[in-house]
Amino acid sequence: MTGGRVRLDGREVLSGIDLRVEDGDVLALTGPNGSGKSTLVRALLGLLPLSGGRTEIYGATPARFRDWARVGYVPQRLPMGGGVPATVREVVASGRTARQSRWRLASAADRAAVDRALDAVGLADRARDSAHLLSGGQQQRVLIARALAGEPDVIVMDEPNAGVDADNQRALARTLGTLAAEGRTALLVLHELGPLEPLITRTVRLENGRIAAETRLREPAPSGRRETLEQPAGSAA
Ligand SMILES: Nc1ncnc2c1ncn2[C@@H]1O[C@H](COP(=O)(O)OP(=O)(O)OP(=O)(O)O)[C@@H](O)[C@H]1O
Repeated sequence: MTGGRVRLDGREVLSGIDLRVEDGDVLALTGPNGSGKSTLVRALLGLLPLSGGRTEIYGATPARFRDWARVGYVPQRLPMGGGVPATVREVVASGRTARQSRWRLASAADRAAVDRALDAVGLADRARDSAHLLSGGQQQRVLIARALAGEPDVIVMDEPNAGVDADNQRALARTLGTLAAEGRTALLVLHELGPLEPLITRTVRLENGRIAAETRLREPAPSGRRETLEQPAGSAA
């Protein structure tokens, strides 16, 4: 994002935002309540329009970006619930749809990715339960698993540890550690770094809708995987 600016209800909520998330970064967006963290994440993903400046995802504006399978987003609050009750497994499996060709049945690779995602958040034993009957913290883990199931290159999480107990915070840290070691990228809104601290490569602190501080804590993990990410679409055999 370059010179990013967002107005909501006539009020400037973000202004002058210059932020580049590098491949392999595990970037923590911090700052007080109301400083604009969720707004920034949503604007970076094109879920909110900019009133000024410019933002791109892998080189395309959000409106032109097509490769959404590369991006996993875990929102702060649940859009889940209502409608037809779905099992935990069904919700997590819906995270594969951007990777599946239309009308194709789930493959063994799809099922394995869903199993890995359920394991990663410690919900393998709840796979057949109705998602809407789980606690808020468990539903948050279902949404994290849904994003992981798509095996995205970048995962974006808005306060993934809110309402999640210490054991599950450590489990998330292990999962993110694996993703980071593979050279994947993470953008996390965090109130405190907690058990994720050893993984964080950069912190960016927002105050009153502006970047107040940026700190590089460590370099991203070296990875051969990142080179494959740069291949133009369709170049793979
Ligand atoms: N739809 C909206 N219309 C008007 N103002 C909004 C809207 N959504 C958010 N805001 C305001 O924008 C500011 C930034 O909100 P945002 O939710 O991005 O902050 P945050 O840093 O994520 O806060 P928190 O840590 O509490 O989630 C707040 O002052 C908020 O009241």
